[in-house]
Amino acid sequence: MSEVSTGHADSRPYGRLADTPEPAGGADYERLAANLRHLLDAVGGARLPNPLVSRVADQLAELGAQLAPFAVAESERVAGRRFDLPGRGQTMVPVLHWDEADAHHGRCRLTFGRHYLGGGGAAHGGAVPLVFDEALSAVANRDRPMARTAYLHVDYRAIVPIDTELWVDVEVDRVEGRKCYLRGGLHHGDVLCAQAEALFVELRPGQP
Ligand SMILES: CCCCC/C=C\C/C=C\C/C=C\C/C=C\CCCC(=O)SCCNC(=O)CCNC(=O)[C@H](O)C(C)(C)COP(=O)(O)OP(=O)(O)OC[C@H]1O[C@@H](n2cnc3c(N)ncnc32)[C@H](O)[C@@H]1OP(=O)(O)O
Repeated sequence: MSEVSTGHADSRPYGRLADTPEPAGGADYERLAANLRHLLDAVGGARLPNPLVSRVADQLAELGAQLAPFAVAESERVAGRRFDLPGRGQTMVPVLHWDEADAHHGRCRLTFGRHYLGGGGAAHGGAVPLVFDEALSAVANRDRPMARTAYLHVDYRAIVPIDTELWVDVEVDRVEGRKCYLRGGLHHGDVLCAQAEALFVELRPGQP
């Protein structure tokens, strides 16, 4: 069976949230997420022969049925809450490999696989704010009470190539009470592909 390497040397962007002695799902959860991402890229980039489509459709249905009995409440789920892993154990946002992260700024690398292809070799326009929301929220929430995105403005400056390593920089512009204003840039080498401005608002106690 082919599967992808998860080798990495990330600094830990989520600070003390990553300190979980025995994380749910165990050490293999990272492989589970990586292999699922690999599958999505393989499907997104392929033209499969019809008999293989039928076989894979059956296999995926079988796998889904095998996992369905393990559904839990949101507070118990594992995907997205593995702060000890790159990508948090979720598969919606590309994995952000953080090289620098604190409560004021961050810098990370990512690659949009073929799952994210929009057209013309470029990532889907909706995938870009997805990455900004993830990257900016990691900095906005670092060492601060939990905050939600109130707005996220994105300017597209150049196409965002898939299958190419990109980098994101994030910085906190200012904090005013519950409000944290941030800026971000998505870069391909020296080219600024997109830039973002966002406001994250700290949740009040008891706010869902
Ligand atoms: C819960 C998600 C966070 C999870 C974090 C977990 C761990 C953290 C660690 C790492 C994070 C890493 C990954 C997390 C992954 C993803 C998270 C992505 C974050 C999101 O993807 S999250 C979903 C999208 N997000 C929403 O679903 C928000 C819907 N919405 C609301 O929930 C409310 O709307 C809220 C709470 C935003 C504010 O509501 P509220 O009632 O608490 O406060 P209020 O309205 O009074 O605003 C207070 C002050 O902000 C100003 N203000 C508000 N909105 C503004 C706007 N749009 N423009 C300009 N100013 C604005 C007001 O003008 C006032 O300003 P002032 O105080 O000066 O008068």
